[in-house]
Amino acid sequence: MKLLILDRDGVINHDSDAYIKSLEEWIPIAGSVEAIAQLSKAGWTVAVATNQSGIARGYYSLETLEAMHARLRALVAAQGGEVGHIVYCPHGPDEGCACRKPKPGMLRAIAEHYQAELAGVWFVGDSKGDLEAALAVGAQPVLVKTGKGEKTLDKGVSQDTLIFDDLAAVARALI
Ligand SMILES: O=P(O)(O)OC[C@@H](O)[C@H]1O[C@@H](OP(=O)(O)O)[C@@H](O)[C@@H](O)[C@@H]1O
Ligand SMILES: [Mg+2]
Ligand SMILES: [Zn+2]
Repeated sequence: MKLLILDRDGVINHDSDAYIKSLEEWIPIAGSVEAIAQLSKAGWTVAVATNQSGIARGYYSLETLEAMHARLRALVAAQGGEVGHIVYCPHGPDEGCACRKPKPGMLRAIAEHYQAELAGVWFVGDSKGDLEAALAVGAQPVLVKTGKGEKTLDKGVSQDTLIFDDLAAVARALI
């Protein structure tokens, strides 16, 4: 199967150092909804793996998080596409969970969901932890320059990282 995994904040929607704490703060990056719709219509399964420590920190509720994801699904559906499995880590950095990136637990959960292999699967992120999670399971690290991507790039990334301006550019490369 043609599986593509996306990070959420900084890739699909704008990120904030103050976290994305409400549906109103969840604002798609220009071209990202269209990119997901085009990819899914071209036969790609587009899954999402996102750290959401704001839950553990008490910044927003699971209901609010689910409302953001319902909004994403509705926007993509309105363009004739669909969003696949969304996995999130609600834990804080000190909880030692297996799912928080840079650990690859969410990527493995997505692979399990689809009974798919992760080797070479593109995982598109904006943070170092996204790229490390990909490398940990033999997936292809892909960095976009949106969100924290420019800062991540400035700090240096592994030589096999693919780099794109944004998710729309990733979609153009795959379709
Ligand atoms: O990029 P993804 O994984 O979709 O989501 C990242 C968010 O959960 C938040 O992750 C936080 O990191 P800490 O969880 O506090 O280390 C900060 O980077 C926030 O700016 C960011 O909004
Ligand atoms: Mg991110
Ligand atoms: Zn977790």
